[in-house]
Amino acid sequence: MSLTVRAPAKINLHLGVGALGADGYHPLATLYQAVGLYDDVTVEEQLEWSVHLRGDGRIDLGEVPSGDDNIALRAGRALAAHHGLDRAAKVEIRKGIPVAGGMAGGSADAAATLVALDRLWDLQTPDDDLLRLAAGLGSDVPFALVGGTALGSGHGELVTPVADHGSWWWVVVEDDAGLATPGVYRAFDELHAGRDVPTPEIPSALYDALADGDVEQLARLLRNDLQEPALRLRPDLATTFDDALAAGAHAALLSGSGPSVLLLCADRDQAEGVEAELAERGHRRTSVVPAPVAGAHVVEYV
Ligand SMILES: C[C@](O)(CO)[C@H](O)COP(=O)(O)OP(=O)(O)OC[C@H]1O[C@@H](n2ccc(N)nc2=O)[C@H](O)[C@@H]1O
Ligand SMILES: Nc1ncnc2c1ncn2[C@@H]1O[C@H](COP(=O)(O)OP(=O)(O)OP(=O)(O)O)[C@@H](O)[C@H]1O
Repeated sequence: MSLTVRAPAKINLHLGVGALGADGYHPLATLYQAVGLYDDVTVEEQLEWSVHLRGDGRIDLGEVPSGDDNIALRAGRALAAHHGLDRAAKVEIRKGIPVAGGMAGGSADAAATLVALDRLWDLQTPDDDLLRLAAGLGSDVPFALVGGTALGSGHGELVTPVADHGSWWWVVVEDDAGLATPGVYRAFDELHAGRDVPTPEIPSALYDALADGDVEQLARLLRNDLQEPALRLRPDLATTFDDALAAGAHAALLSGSGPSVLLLCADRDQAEGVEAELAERGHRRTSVVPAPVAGAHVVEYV
């Protein structure tokens, strides 16, 4: 018997970052939104743990570990240990989310594996336990379980759903190279050395823009405190921002720790037009995606 769970990529509509804490993490105030790029994780009971990666030709799988370091395997083992089970599974990951792109692809795989094994083994793990296991795997993993649009606090792992009545369309511009998240947070620290870093907060107007589905207002309010440090590491990304605005997008925003860039559009037609314009300017690794979409959910049980 095998079971497949689909989990979405995330973006951060607002990523407010506070000063580095003694625990090595930065306090965050972030608004997550799940977007329509997905990884599918299929699990099947086996005697030994193993992970198998599949791409669609579009995604570069080069950086993804195929052994015990893979976050999906760590998730599977954590769930088994939580229930005191001596069971194992083969975990197959079909990647649609860019690797090290700032869209939490690994986190999606971890969330999908938790849900898939919970259902395959009929463990009926309470949601609070799944969320706690998810938080132990990575700051972005709990949101991949929940999906939709949500406030993230703590170091991003405390997730509260937020009213979002918009039907949003984004163009995702992928990059050929990845950016490692810890390096971008370090660049943030260097940029703010010797300065006071205010406690991060979500502006109340952003909740209104989401509740009203107001694209122009949302475009004005998008903000990512990791954008400047990421651009210090990758100054060439400025061209993507210039091209995005020239192509007619409402706004351009770095996705999480980058290097993917997100272009907010009024509707699907505009997003496809912007994508075509970008192709003319040499940006060929792009996708048009809707948001918000569901968190990790079962798509097949055979
Ligand atoms: C950039 C974001 O994607 C925005 O949602 C996240 O903050 C990163 O989440 P993630 O990749 O799940 O991060 P984790 O695996 O928890 O942490 C990786 C590393 O990122 C840094 N990190 C992460 C989260 C946070 N609030 N402060 C940090 O400084 C730490 O150096 C940590 O060792
Ligand atoms: N299942 C996995 N998929 C992708 N990367 C993985 C996985 N397991 C471990 N990794 C490691 O984690 C690194 C970051 O992966 P990921 O694709 O989640 O980056 P990201 O989208 O930038 O993350 P985030 O936005 O959460 O910071 C990869 O470079 C890889 O070494």
